[in-house]
Amino acid sequence: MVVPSTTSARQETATMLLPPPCPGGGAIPTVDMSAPRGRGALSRQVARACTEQGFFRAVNHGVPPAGPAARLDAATSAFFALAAHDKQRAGPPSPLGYGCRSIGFNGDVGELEYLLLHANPAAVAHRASSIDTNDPSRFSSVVNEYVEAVKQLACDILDLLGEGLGLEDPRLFSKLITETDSDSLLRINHYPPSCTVHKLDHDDQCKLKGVARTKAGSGGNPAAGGRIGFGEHSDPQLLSLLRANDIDGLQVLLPDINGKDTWIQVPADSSAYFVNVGDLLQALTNGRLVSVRHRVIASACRPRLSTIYFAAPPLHARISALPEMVTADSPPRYRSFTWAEYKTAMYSLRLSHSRLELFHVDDDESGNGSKGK
Ligand SMILES: C=C1C[C@]23C[C@@]1(O)CC[C@H]2[C@@]12CC[C@H](O)[C@@](C)(C(=O)O1)[C@H]2[C@@H]3C(=O)O
Ligand SMILES: O=C(O)CCC(=O)C(=O)O
Ligand SMILES: [Fe+2]
Repeated sequence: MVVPSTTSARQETATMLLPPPCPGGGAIPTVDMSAPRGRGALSRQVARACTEQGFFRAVNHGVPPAGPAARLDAATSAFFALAAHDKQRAGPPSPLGYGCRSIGFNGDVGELEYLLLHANPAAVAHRASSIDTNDPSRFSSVVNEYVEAVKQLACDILDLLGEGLGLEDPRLFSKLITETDSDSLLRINHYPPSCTVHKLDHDDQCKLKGVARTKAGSGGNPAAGGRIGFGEHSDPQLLSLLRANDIDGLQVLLPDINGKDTWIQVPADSSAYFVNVGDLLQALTNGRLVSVRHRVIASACRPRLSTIYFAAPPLHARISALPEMVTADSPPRYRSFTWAEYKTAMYSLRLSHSRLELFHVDDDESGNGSKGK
C-alpha cells in the first residue's frame, strides 16, 4: 500500500493508520559514474534519470570516502557534539550559520540541527571562527577541500547532463557553478536519534521547543511512526549532491506505475551520492528536468548526519529556458528571472511552497508573463 502525496484533513487522519512509504530500492535509478558502458551511455542515463525522476544514486563517483568526506564528517560531528551554548555562537541562522529546529524565516521546523555555509572560501573562513574556536583555519581547510571535491563531481554530472540533453554548449550548466561568484551552499544536517527527542527537549538543547510532528503544512503526509526531520520541499538551486551516513530517512516523491505520486523511501548508502535536480534546472530546461520533492522522516535510534552541496549560479545569473528546450509544442513555461530574484521570492515562502509556480507563464500569455514579479 502506498501513501498518497496530496493531503486533506481526512487523509491526514487516515495516513496515521497507513504503513510507511514504499521501500524504494527499485524505483531509484543508480548511475555508475565510472562509465562501464562508455560516456555516451552514461550521459544518456544521467539525462534520463533527471528527466524521469529528477533524482538518482551515483556510485563509483570518484570522491574517496576516506579523504575529504571523512575529515568533514569528523569536524562536523565534533561541532554537533558541543554543548548547546557553544553551538549557539555560530547561530542563529541568518540564513547561514548554525540552526536548531527552525528552518528558514517563515515558521518551518524540523527535528534537526544544522550548519548552513556559503561554499566560497572567504565566507567559510568568516564562519569558521565561530564554529571551531580552537582551530578555525583547520575547519576552513576541511570544508574547502570537501567543497572542491564535491564541486568537481557536480560539474561532471552537469556536463554529462548537457551532453545527454544534446545542448549546443554541453558545458553551459557547469560553467554557471564554476564562476568565482557562484552562490553555492554547503549544508550539514544532524538529526538526533528520534528515541531521544524528548531528552533533547528536557535538556533545552535548542532554543525552539516545538516538536515538528508529521503534519501537513510542515511536510506533507505523515509516515507511520516518524517525525518530520526536514519537511517536504524541492531544492531551489541547480543541482544538489547529498551524502549521508548509514541511517535511513530520506524520501522522494515519485510517480508510481499508475502515475500517482508516492513517497519512496531512499535506502541509506553511505558510499553513494544522492543527486537531485533543483528548481533552476527545471526552469532552464523548460520543465524537461524535474525538481524532485523530498523530505526526511526521523525514525531511527541513531543520529543521521547528511551533507548537501547545493550547486548554484551567481546571484546575477539570468535564468530562462534554453533555446533548444523551447519548441512550438513546448513554449516557454516560466518567465525569465535572476537567481537573486528567485532567492528573494523563496525566502518569503514556506519550505513546502512550489515556488517555481510563481514564475509560471499563464497559458494565455506569450512568454513574457508577469507572475512572480
Ligand atoms: C523555508 C525555507 C528554508 C529554505 C529557504 C526557504 O524560505 C525555502 C527554501 C528552503 C531551502 C531548501 C533547500 C536548502 O536546504 C535551503 C538552504 C535552500 O536553499 O532552500 C533551504 C533554505 C534555508 O534553510 O535557508
Ligand atoms: O538531510 C537530508 O538528508 C536532506 C535535507 C534536505 O533535503 C535539505 O537540506 O535541503
Ligand atoms: Fe532538500
